[in-house]
Amino acid sequence: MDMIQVDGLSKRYGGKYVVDQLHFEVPQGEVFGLLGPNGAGKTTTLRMLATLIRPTAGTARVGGVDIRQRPLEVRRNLGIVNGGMGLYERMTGEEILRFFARFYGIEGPEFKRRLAWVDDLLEMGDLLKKQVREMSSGMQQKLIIARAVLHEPPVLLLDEATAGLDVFARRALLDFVAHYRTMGHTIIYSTHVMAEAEEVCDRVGFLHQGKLLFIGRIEEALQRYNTPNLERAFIRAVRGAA
Ligand SMILES: Nc1ncnc2c1ncn2[C@@H]1O[C@H](COP(=O)(O)OP(=O)(O)OP(=O)(O)O)[C@@H](O)[C@H]1O
Repeated sequence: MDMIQVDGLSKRYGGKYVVDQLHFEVPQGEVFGLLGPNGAGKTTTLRMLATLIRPTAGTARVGGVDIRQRPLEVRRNLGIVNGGMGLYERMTGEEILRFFARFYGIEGPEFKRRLAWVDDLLEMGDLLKKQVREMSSGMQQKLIIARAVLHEPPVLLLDEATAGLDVFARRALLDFVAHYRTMGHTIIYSTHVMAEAEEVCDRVGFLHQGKLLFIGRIEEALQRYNTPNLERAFIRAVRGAA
């Protein structure tokens, strides 16, 4: 079953389409990489899927639910990690998670159960007791991810989620992605770091100036562009399209 179906999704700012007629599907249990350089339109695409901004044209379904028609239902079924999500400096990790859990109606013993689950999943350790202002950026990112998955959404959208992380935090995140997938969940993993995509993604889409130039399995990309390296494949796809 396709957990995500994207159908002509487009966004225009000013006179320019920054996301232009995207069509793709992501089956349940897949990690789909949305790959492209800065400004390619990755964030805009993920924010439309998360119903944070409205498409100019086209639509998408998440878990069979249309993002335009039933945005609240879509939001319950997904988690998103993307830049600029403020954390309250003086709250502890646990307080922040409790605060957000309430949005999903998760309270009392259910909250405790979920907290133990994310603690185990992400190895939160003492960051649950620390205030945000005492946390490293890697710890803060872990907390942001914990917040996004606390309600165990069947769809997780990760937007440049390893940006700014040190080697340990990055490794923990990539391992988490693989683990979350084995739980049967679906992930869109946006990045400009092709080596990360090679490691965690089942299929990838090459996004350039708002358009998808290629969609397929990593081996297919390497074969089509005749290179053993995904980064070169991306560059060849862009040159071929120019
Ligand atoms: N609110 C906005 N108003 C006008 N233009 C915007 C707005 N948001 C994004 N854009 C433009 O849309 C294009 C795509 O931006 P987007 O953030 O989606 O790219 P991206 O692939 O996520 O890159 P990055 O990794 O740099 O965020 C860029 O040219 C950006 O300047």
